[in-house]
Amino acid sequence: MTVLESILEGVREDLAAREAQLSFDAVKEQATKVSPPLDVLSVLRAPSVGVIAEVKRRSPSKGQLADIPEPAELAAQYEAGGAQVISVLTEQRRFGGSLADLDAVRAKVKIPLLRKDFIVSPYQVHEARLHGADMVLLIVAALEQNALVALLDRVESLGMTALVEVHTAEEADRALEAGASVIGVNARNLHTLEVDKDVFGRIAPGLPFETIKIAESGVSGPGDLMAYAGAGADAVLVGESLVTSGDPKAAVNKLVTAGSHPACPRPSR
Ligand SMILES: O=P(O)(O)OC[C@@H](O)[C@@H](O)c1c[nH]c2ccccc12
Repeated sequence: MTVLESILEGVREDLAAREAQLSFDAVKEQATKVSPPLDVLSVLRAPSVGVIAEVKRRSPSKGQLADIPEPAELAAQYEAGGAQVISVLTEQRRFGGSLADLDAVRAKVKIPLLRKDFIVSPYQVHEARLHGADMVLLIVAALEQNALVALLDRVESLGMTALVEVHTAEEADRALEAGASVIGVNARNLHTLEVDKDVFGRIAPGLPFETIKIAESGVSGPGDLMAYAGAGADAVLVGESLVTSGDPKAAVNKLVTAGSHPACPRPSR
């Protein structure tokens, strides 16, 4: 079993437990009552290279990264540092996140939120909306094509944006085929957990001009952001280097400053 498969197994078990507590119909109904999703696409289309800053306690590859007793405080630092979007990992077993983290962050910040999880069911999409997410991660490697298409349509039907994650050119084709308008290229292979920062530069040039391109993982500072920008990134998604920085506001701000510097290459949309 690959790492991804074993994560998905746990995700399905936890999902079944939540479904036993609150029915699909109830989640759907309650989600219609929260304030409407924010327009993530226009935020990501801004002329500078954006930063999606992640609330991440631990990971299967690195173990414990940071305790983060107050995820809302961390998110407020990210927002103050100029992040365009905040990513909240809600997967519990491997990443130490929760929907309570998403609630706390939503109550604190005004910028768009990404629910970062292993989404395998429409239930989780409505649940994301109920807990204030504007954007949802869909991982191509975790989904059959028909499930990917159905989940993407559902995300969009709720007015949210899907970040469709790929790791290979074949997965990128599947993402485009499914109709993704935002594609994230993850430098980390979710089957082996190995990071290869060159993956973005190999895949991004093959994506359509109008596709919003996000470089995920392995950003340790402005140099990495500039390199990803040079390869066509509209934004970078950063976790570890921010949560371990000791000063998340300053760490985000360094990236944001690099991303808005006139010398920073950016797609000419
Ligand atoms: O901590 P990093 O190397 O900055 O990476 C952040 C983010 O890309 C990573 O957390 C991530 C990318 N795709 C995922 C899918 C599931 C869980 C986590 C992820």
